[in-house]
Parts: sequence; structure tokens; C-alpha cells
Amino acid sequence: TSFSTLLQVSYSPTVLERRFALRTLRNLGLGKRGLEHRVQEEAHYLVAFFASMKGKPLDPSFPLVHSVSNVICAVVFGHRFSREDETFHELIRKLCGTTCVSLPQLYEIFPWLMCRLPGPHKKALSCYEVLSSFTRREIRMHTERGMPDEPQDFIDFYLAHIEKMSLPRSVFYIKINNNMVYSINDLFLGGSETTSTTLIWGLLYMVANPDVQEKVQRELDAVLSPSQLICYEDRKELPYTNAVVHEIQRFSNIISVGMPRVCVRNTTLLGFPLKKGTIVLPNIASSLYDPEQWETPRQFNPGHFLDKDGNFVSQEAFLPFSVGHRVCLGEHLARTELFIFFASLLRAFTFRLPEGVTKISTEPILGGTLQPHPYRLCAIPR
Ligand code: HEM
Repeated sequence: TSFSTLLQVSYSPTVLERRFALRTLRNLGLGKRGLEHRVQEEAHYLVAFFASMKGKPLDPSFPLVHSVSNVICAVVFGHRFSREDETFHELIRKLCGTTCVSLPQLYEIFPWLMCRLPGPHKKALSCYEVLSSFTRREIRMHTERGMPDEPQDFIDFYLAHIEKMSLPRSVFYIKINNNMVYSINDLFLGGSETTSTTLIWGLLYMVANPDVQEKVQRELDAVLSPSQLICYEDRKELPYTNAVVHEIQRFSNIISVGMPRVCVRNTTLLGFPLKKGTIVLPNIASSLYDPEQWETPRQFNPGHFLDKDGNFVSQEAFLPFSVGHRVCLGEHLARTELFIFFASLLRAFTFRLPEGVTKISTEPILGGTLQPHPYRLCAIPR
């Protein structure tokens, strides 16, 4: 298979790439406050875009995917893209409504099957190809401009890393053309589709639960001033909003099945014998919907994360980022984005269904990530 990535099943190259990616992302400020201003900047553009619609009905997926992807672009490519950039526009259009996240894994496990099957993965594959050529263009621009004194983004770090390994020229270019492109694609796909899909669900739940939306707005109004920059740290003063963001993630359960693992030796799991080589899929939904852990597992209920006095409480069964060695690399960034984007939007707008629309479906479309059916809403300035 042509996919060789951070997300794949097999172990040894992945461990090295993961370690490298983690160190690099940390250097770039992921997990620290360094990236927060990028998120705040995008939240500002997002609010301006919704405001420019003047309450007219719109499908929120395009602006949300655009904003979330731009945060990753800042990390990986070192800059954001304006709404007018045609190439980026095409990429985002392809990403909207397409699940590409699990594509490399599916090819890794079932290459013979994937090549023969017709179906939606062909659309995802074409999206993956557009992304790869986009990434290659950015890498080319980086190699042409030469290395800055201080690496500025993921590509700079990666190029410096490859150069340090003093490889023969041919291997150098193979590494750039394969591993590097796929690693960057992984960050882009892992970082864009997941976070934006969660936000698309979030706005849908607000339209479906106007009482919850109102309560969030009351809390935001009481704690924040209208133009104050929202920080991730503010969640501590906003327990209800924080609980709603958590409940959006729990209830939407977007990655209901985690990345596949391979048993490296014979073992037992919960009493079941597993042979070396067996593929194991973590069932994330089993914890997010566990009837023993949640009061109303099949209902949207922010109370799952609040005590009787309205304080935020974390829950052990809340595992949307999975756990263990392969836990999500972007967890901190994702949490920061979800909180800042959601709070910024709800402070500025009330979300409603367009006039005449009375039905909303909160059933997911089954795919690599669970996505809502396309819908339109009105963002009414407050
Ligand atoms: C709401 C947003 C997100 C959710 C729900 C999510 C969830 C997950 C899950 C469940 C996994 C698999 C872990 C496993 O199987 O044990 C994963 C892996 C991964 N995620 Fe995320 N993720 C999100 C956002 C992000 C962001 C923003 C980034 C990038 C900065 C990112 C990058 C990755 C990468 C690179 C992996 C593979 C890690 C590895 O296998 O070593 N994710 N994510």
C-alpha cells in the first residue's frame, strides 16, 4: 500500500514518527498556550463570517471546516488561508461531507478489498489526492525558500530532521515524498474533520435544545465582556458551557470505533484469548454510551458533567480521544478549539432553524466519523 502514516496499524516506523510528531508539535506550542492565539484569531474570522450572513440561512459546515483547518495550516504550513484562496477553497469543499480519516487504515488492513470496491471511499480517495498535491506544493515552497534560522512550522522541523539524518540525496527525496506527505496529511485530516464535525453537531444540538443554548448564553454574558478574548482557561469560570462542550463530544460520539491495533503476542483481553496478529478495534462508543456510567446515555444531557451545585465534574468514561499509547495526538488542541470556537459563537449569535423548517434529524450518517445530515441554520446576532 502507498500509505505510510502516523495513523497506521503497524508498529516500528509509527513509533518513531509519532515520537517525532509529538516532539515537534510540542515545540510548536501544541499543549501550551502558544497555539491559543491562532485559535482565537480563527474564532474572530469565523464570527465575522457568520455576522456577514446577517441572519440568513446557511449550512455551517463549510465555514467551520475552513476555520478548523486553518488552525492546522498555521501549525503545519506556517500560515492561514483567506476565504478568497481558490486552491484552499477546493480542498475544503472536498473535505466537507467526506470522511477521509479512516481511509489509510482501511487500505492498510484491507488493501485487496478497497481497490475493488466501488463506493464513497472513491470520493474520499480523490479528496486524499487533492490534499496530497496541496501538501506537496507547500513542501516545495518550503524547500525553495530555504531553512529559516528557527524552524517555524511542522514542515520546517521535518525538513531539518531529515537533513540531520544525512541521508543520500535519493533517500532524502523519497522520505519527503512519502512519509512526510502522509504524516502531514494525517495531522490535517486528524485535526480538521474531527474537530469541525464535533462543532457541526454542537450547533445542531443548540438548535434542537434552545433551553440549553439560552443557559450557555446567560453564563457567558455573566462572566465575559462582549469583546473580551476567550481563553481555554476561562472554562474554569464557565462550568455549564464546559459541561455542554463535553456533552456535545460524548453524545455525538464521532469516532465510535478507534484505530485498529495488532496483537504483538498471544494474550488475553477481558478473559478472551487473542492470538498474535489478531486485529483489535477499540469500541469507544461502549464507554461514551455505557448505561452504568451515564444517567441518560441516549439523551443530550449536560448534567452528565455537573454536580448538584452546578460545578463541572470530569467523568472517567469520557474517552472520545481514546486512551493508552495511541491516544489522540491533538487532544489538547482539539479541546482548546472546541471550547473557544463554541463559546465565541454562542456569545455572538443565537442559532435557530430557518423559517418554515420544523424538522431536525440528530441521527448520524454512518461512516469513518459519525456526521450529522446536512442542515441549515440562521445565526441571529445578539
Ligand atoms: C474532537 C476532535 C478529535 C477527536 C474526537 C479525536 C479523536 C482521536 C482518536 C479516538 C484517535 C485514536 C486513538 C486510538 O485509537 O487510541 C486519534 C488519533 C489521532 N489524532 Fe485525534 N482527535 C481529535 C482531534 C485531533 C487534532 C486537532 C489533531 C491534530 C493536531 C489530531 C491528531 C491525531 C493523530 C495524529 C492521531 C494518531 C495518533 C497515533 O496513532 O499515534 N486529532 N484522535
